[in-house]
Amino acid sequence: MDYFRVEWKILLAVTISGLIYNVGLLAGPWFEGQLAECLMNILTGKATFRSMLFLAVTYVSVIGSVQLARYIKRFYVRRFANNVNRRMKTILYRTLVHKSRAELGEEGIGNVITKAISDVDDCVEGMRKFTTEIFDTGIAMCCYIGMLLFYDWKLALISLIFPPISYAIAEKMKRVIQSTNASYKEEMGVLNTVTLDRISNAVTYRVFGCERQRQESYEKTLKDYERSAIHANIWNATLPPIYKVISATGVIFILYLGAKNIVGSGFTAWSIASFTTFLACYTKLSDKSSKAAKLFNAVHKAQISWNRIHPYMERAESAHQEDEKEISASKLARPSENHSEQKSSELKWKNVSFAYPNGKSNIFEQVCFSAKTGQIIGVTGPVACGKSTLGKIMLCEYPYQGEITYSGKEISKMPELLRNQMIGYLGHDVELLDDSVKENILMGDENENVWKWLKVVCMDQEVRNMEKKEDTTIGNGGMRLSGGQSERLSLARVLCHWRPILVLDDPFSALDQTTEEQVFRHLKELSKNRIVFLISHRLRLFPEMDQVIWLDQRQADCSTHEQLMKDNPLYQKLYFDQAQAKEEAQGENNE
Ligand SMILES: Nc1ncnc2c1ncn2[C@@H]1O[C@H](COP(=O)(O)OP(=O)(O)OP(=O)(O)O)[C@@H](O)[C@H]1O
Repeated sequence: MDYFRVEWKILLAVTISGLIYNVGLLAGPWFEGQLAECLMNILTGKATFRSMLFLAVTYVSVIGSVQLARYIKRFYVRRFANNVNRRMKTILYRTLVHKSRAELGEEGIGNVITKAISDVDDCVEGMRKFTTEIFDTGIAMCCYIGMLLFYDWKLALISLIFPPISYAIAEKMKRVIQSTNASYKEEMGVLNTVTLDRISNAVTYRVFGCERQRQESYEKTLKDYERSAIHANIWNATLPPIYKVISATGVIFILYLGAKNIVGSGFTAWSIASFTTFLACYTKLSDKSSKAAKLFNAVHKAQISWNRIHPYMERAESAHQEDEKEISASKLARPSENHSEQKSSELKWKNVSFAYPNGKSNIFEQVCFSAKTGQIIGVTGPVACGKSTLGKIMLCEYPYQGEITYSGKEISKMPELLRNQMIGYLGHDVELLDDSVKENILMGDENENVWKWLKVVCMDQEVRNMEKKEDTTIGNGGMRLSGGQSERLSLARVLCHWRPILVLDDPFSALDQTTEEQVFRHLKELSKNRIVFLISHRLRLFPEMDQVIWLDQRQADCSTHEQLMKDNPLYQKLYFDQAQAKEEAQGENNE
């Protein structure tokens, strides 16, 4: 109803043109009756060809004007549908892009795409059909019924029994239509997910010889999708003709009882013109009746789609309003323009425990530590101990137990927009856009100098050597870059957009030792006004960290490198093993 209300001006134009068109439609059967009568009169010598010509020209011009009203009505209905479609998609996309990656992953990306495109389209199509048919079917039918009653009310009542029967059947079939359409949508979502998976992992499947297996599994998904599409289409397409036949049954009575009216033994006395007008009116009415049943189907389909997208539409509105309210009320300012003036703040973890929603046990238990502006904190530990999870927790994608506060404020309670302005994140899987090097770093911020940030990540020379320098496009997901270049480009982006807290998950994993050291030097200089978490397996740079968090067996040992070397035998062993391995590698190189 809100969407209808917003578009009231367009709907007013639809109403005026719709009324003109549908009331004008009555001219059709009336003229047809007059033409039949005139023909009869010409054959019996009571009228001339001229009167027929006059009648025919008037008929064509009246119908022409009525069709013009129809054109205007359709134009505005289409405009209404386009506006609603755009509005719905804007709201839906706003919600979807604000969903955490975790939520999107759980939902299934294919399902998300289906919702974003197909459900909105179906929903709007239902609204469009409803708006069209409320006039073309509703008003037109009322006019036709009025005309039938006017000509012979008894015959009208007998023949009008049939259209309601077709509606009743359409209503009964509602459930079947709804369930077949719902399963069609589900299968479409699955197919989208599988297609995306095949495209994004094509090389892996090829290299590991899984293509045939994937093909078979894809074929199976495709078959399920086709089956559900056929099912839905059969129900959608086969029922309207049945409704049409039922509605048209009244014609039999009209032919029999109408003929009696003409010969004078029926309910009333009719001329040929009355008979033709009545019959034409009824056939048009029964045709409209079948459209009414079709309209029910479209509205049911729209209801299913609306049910699927509805939670996202509400959430978007309320989340957006909440965010706006909280941000204006919040004392926490946006990142300061002059970052060097940023006041020292403290990030505190107090008894934080965390388990993934689908996980059996906690990844951490009762973790406590604090970090101050200007510190770099190294995070390390054995494989799969939860290093990345520790970083991701601060993005608040999943709920945690305990407290994580920044400047005394609980981060999970902050509005999402504010949190986004506070925490910069570089994940394991870098996200690069199919755009230029420059746009990937600046992300539209024209106040920044791209070369400054390329220098910070030691990539300026490589970009200067590229064909179009900073305007070189890097391909989908950075496919035209090396692993190390992708990593540094993403790091340049994170550093360019200042945030008081940075979480960098293994940012140097693809860099050689010299580049790693140089980039780390620059990072240290830039960290004076931020808190940086550097998650890594490699401990070579850890002696230079202000703090080190060692994660193991759900516990976190938070200390300094020197202290851990004294107190933590596992950390000590890992550090020495890596140092020894490095010496051996250098020895081999020298030989
Ligand atoms: N989305 C998830 N849902 C459920 N469990 C998860 C999820 N992500 C990670 N895990 C589990 O959490 C544990 C910690 O994973 P995490 O990626 O944080 O470890 P890590 O120390 O960064 O690993 P690595 O050393 O391989 O980089 C693992 O056992 C992993 O299986």
